[in-house]
Amino acid sequence: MAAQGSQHAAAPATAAREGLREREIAGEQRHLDTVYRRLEEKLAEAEYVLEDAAKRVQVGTPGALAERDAQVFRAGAHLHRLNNEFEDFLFGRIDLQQADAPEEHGIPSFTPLDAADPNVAQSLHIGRLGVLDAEFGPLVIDWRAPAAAPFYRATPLEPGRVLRRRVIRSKGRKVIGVEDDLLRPDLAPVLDGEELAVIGDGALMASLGRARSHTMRDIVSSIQKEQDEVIRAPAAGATLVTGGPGTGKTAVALHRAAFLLYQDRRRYAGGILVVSPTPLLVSYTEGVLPSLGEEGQVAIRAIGSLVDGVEAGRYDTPETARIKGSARMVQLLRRAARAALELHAPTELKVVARGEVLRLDAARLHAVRGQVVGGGGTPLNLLRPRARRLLLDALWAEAVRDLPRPGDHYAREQRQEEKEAFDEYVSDEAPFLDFLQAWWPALTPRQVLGTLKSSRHTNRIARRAVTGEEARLLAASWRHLGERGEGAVSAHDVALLDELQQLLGEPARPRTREVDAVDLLTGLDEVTTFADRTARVRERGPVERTEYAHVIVDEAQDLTPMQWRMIGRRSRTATWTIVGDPAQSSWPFPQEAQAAMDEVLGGKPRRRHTLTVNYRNPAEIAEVAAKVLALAAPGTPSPTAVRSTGTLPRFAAVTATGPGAFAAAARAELVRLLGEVEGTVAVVVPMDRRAEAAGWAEGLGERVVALGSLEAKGLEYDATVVADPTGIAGESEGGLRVLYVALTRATQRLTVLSGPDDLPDSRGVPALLR
Ligand SMILES: Nc1ncnc2c1ncn2[C@@H]1O[C@H](COP(=O)(O)OP(=O)(O)OP(=O)(O)O)[C@@H](O)[C@H]1O
Repeated sequence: MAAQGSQHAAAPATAAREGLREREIAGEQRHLDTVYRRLEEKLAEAEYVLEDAAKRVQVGTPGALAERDAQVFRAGAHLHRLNNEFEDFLFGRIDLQQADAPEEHGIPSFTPLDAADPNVAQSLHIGRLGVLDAEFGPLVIDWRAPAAAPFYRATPLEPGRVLRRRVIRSKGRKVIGVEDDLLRPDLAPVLDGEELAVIGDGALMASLGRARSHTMRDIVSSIQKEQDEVIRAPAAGATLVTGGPGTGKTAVALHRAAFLLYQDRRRYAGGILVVSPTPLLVSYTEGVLPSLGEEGQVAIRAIGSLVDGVEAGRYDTPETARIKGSARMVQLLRRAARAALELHAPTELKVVARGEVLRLDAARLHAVRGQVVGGGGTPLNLLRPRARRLLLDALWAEAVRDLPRPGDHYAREQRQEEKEAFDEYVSDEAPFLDFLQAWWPALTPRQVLGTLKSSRHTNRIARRAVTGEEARLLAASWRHLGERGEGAVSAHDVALLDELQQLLGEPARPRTREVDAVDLLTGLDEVTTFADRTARVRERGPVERTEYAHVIVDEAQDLTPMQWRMIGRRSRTATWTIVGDPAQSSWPFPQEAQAAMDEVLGGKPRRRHTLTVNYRNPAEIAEVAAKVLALAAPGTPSPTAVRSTGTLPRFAAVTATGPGAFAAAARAELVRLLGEVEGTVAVVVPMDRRAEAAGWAEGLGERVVALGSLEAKGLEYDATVVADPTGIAGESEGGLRVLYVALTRATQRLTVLSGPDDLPDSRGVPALLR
């Protein structure tokens, strides 16, 4: 009876709440309608302007007419995006208390919170873009505007002026729900004398529980305070953000790009580079910025696609990767570039001039080559004009070897004139031109890399830069390259190609007078021949070297020193946002990478942030991952999981050995998980088992993917199967940290599938996770 009575008493309260919810939704619907009406008005206005302008083409300057066209175009694009792309264009509202409302005064009746209430100074609606009404009052405030910051920053402990924060959910033009947080519970609102519960479950939990697809969603309606502080941090210097898996580092980095564009569009338009570790992460994240209304101004590039015209398509073994990533490669490449010049160089120069045969032998040529390079530092391809001039000098010295030195001023002038005539004659002679071409060829980075495929050659030039064994490993990784270095390269090779580009330089652009790079310093330059200029046109390849105004590095813990140098070359005047998690690093020498980063950042002021809450993994999964974290990076705190699902990770062991042993178990697990979750499922394996795993996933549809451990970086799935954890942990020096990455990809379900090598106990829990 008591239970019945309480149910009975609860009914009117529930009904009242439902009534209130509907009323609030209707209120928000009215506002959204107003917003769309206003947008349509703007569009109509713009169209009118266009028609009008078309009718009276003589009126107005061409510039003004173009501006009108642009206005129409912008308004049209705006409405199109609102209708088609922004599912919840208007997503938030804050109700702010009067700035001077006395604390103890309280608010007598603010139900519902209402702009007409004298205590509510302002109700602000927040959306993906700003919209003004006819009087220039804000109908919607852009989420990036300073006025929107309290939406993200206010907490019950520090509410500021915010009384209530509301998340509005809509589909197309229809409001479908509102979820409120009351920031001042002490001012508990009342409805007809009844206490009003907070409406909804909270937008954050709703979005975290949602099934995942293969593209990342923006988090604009539920950015948390510590994340907002990063997004809105000042642009100057470098903003360094660390945080464990799932703390929103990637999401925050992308929202920061949108924020910077909003804040200073002129400075950042076209000039923000986001560097991502893998092409998979690029395609996973590239939809986020368009959903924030930003398209085209931000370049999101995988680290292996940073050099134009080159796309990394191979993986290096961990041992080779750690050599290629090391700063020691700079020395090796410098020598490789010099050696490539000499590789097929002729050893004698012979020309006929002034009626005699003039020769430069190998020793003389060697000396001239040393003279050309001088103190080093100048890119080799730019030294060709200097090589020509010094060769001509050497030939002239041969030509006048037996003549007495000119005694007086007149004789010296005459000798000088003869020399000029000699230079002009010789430098247009085919034997000389052919020799120069062969002796100082314009090299491409690919060509130089190609020379290193010979382990004898690599070993010969390596000296102390790398050991004999390292030289052998390097050469083996390039064995497949063609004579001119053509063929597939790895992401680590791309950084080496970029370094070589720096060492070689661009062959100079053709022009009437070509400047000697060294002589620039002395104020001298010289005239080139036609043959030389046309040769340069042929040699030049397509090269991009863009500078960016802001560089955002995602998963920065994985960058090698050589990759830092590559990014540094694109960001000499840039400001930085660098996000990463040392505990997830697959690079084995963090100090070396830190030093490389320090060199790139120079003296720029740095501000540091730490993100502490894991929004991806439920507590049950985070707990298993924390066991590996304790081994991988002892002492590193685990981020706090924000939710729990009540479902523990599953452990299963495969006892059979040999090829195919995992197949049945893995496939069965994938099928089971597909039935349990609505979204994506991934199986993560050691890198050398990728082909095998692709077979397990075959035919299971688009929701399933098979990934090597390094490919899983930054991605997330509703459910994951981590197969052969010991295999992942043992595949490289940073293997435990890679396993930590693999274990932290799931938003709902995790299965660990162990083999006999993982030493599973009777419950199937592998030794590493006990
Ligand atoms: N404030 C938020 N509101 C809603 N979802 C969030 C929020 N912050 C993060 N998330 C979600 O949590 C997940 C993890 O975010 P993200 O991938 O940016 O984390 P990360 O720190 O880069 O992780 P990792 O280090 O593992 O790559 C994503 O699905 C993201 O959308």
